[in-house]
Amino acid sequence: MLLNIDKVQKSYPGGRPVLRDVSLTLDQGQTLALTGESGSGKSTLLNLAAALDSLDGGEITLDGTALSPLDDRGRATLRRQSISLVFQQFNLIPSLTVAQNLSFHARLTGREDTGWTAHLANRLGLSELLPRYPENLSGGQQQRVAIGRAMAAQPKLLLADEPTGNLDETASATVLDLMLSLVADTGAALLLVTHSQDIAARLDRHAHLTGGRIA
Ligand SMILES: Nc1ncnc2c1ncn2[C@@H]1O[C@H](COP(=O)(O)OP(=O)(O)OP(=O)(O)O)[C@@H](O)[C@H]1O
Repeated sequence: MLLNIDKVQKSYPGGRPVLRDVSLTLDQGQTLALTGESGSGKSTLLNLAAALDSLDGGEITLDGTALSPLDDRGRATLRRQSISLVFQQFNLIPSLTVAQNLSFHARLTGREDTGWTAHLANRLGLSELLPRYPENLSGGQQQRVAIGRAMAAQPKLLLADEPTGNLDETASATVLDLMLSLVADTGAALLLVTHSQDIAARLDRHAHLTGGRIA
């Protein structure tokens, strides 16, 4: 099992519990869609799985490492080693070209492989766009760069928060197809937050978050 989310609890200061008792597992190579109403805690759970925030109760284990005993530095190391993220806002670095954005995360993690990055650029239809800057790309193109940047680091776990939320139907379909095929080819696991039942149906499994629990 790659990711084990076990009886996780999370509240924000002064707020009611967001996650009361959430358990989920994800195997290497599996894809899981996480749905739930707005405010149900999907992004909160994704941030916890990304080791970006600390748990109040329960445990999350990633590739055999329990997250709750880790300090900020330990969490950052684990993130660098195993996790990539894709967000609704593409979060590209505006001062870097497409080529530089693509290799940015892999370079940080020490896993830059120029051949793999070039392969990704080709698969994602970005080869002609490498010298451009993000401001000169469409939303769909920007998200393809963000996916390439995530996959260039060869993550074990890809976490995606509404990755097609800012895209029209055509661009969404392209981005989702590319993301699923890259994940399948690399054997990465994917946890994807979405409001779309159609997208959820494309993934191996589907979990629905409601009332702080998985329904
Ligand atoms: N940093 C924070 N501090 C305080 N409260 C927060 C924080 N982040 C989220 N919340 C609250 O926690 C609850 C869950 O938020 P979260 O963003 O996880 O929901 P979501 O299911 O991802 O929502 P959406 O679908 O609208 O993106 C909400 O009530 C939100 O207001």
